[in-house]
Amino acid sequence: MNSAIVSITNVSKSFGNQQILEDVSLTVGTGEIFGLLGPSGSGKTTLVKMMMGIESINSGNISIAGLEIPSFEAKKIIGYMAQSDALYLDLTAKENLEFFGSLYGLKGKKLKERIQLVMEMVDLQNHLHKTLHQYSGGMKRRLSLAISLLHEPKLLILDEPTVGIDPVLRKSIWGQFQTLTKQGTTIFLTTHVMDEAEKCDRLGLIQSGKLIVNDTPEKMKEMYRVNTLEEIFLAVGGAAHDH
Ligand SMILES: Nc1ncnc2c1ncn2[C@@H]1O[C@H](COP(=O)(O)OP(=O)(O)OP(=O)(O)O)[C@@H](O)[C@H]1O
Repeated sequence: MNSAIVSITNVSKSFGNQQILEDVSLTVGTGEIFGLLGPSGSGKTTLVKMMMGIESINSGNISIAGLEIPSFEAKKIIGYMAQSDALYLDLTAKENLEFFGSLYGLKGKKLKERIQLVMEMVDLQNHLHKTLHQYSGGMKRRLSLAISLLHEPKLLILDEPTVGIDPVLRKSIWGQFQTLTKQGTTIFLTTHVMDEAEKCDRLGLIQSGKLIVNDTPEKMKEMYRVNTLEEIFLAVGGAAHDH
């Protein structure tokens, strides 16, 4: 593995008396695509929110690019796409991009170029001037992804990134992910989509609050003596659904 950009060490989290995550440790190397799997409600989003500094950590620690979370500096190098879109529906796509770009200090020619590029990546370049009321669910999802890429983040954290995106476009977005990682971007994502999980360099599987496996898709299948990741997922008690 290349040098670790994400280090999660002995992290635990409870809400009230409900323990969600227990002693989770993992590292993600620079340029890797790491996929976090686990049944619905197993704590994937909670872990992602802790990485973003949005949710507090009860014990243990998380560092990103050597910065201990929560860290304002770390946020500058992270592109984050939450599970639900945080977009301004009354504005056009361009206005949304300009707003979020300005939060990252992008302006002028650079901002214009980045907007063009990220909208091409998600195949929305011809829908820049529409207000988001005219966008479908999948288009909003793609715009959220474009926004997360605007400031050329070193680490992309994506919570179920391709929900609502059709298979053709999903394939093209995965092509873009692979290009980004070749350029040194690291991707940490959560997914319930098994063909997506197959494409990750490494997978972590959470069950009952614990990270029970952390390995390549191939090694995971060998370990469980199965042919598909779906079989593993079903064995640990989650339904592999595609929303
Ligand atoms: N702010 C909160 N207060 C109390 N409980 C919470 C809070 N946020 C999450 N939970 C609980 O923590 C558990 C883990 O939720 P989380 O959203 O992390 O799961 P998940 O693995 O991402 O699920 P899914 O695959 O359905 O998105 C759930 O039982 C959820 O109800």
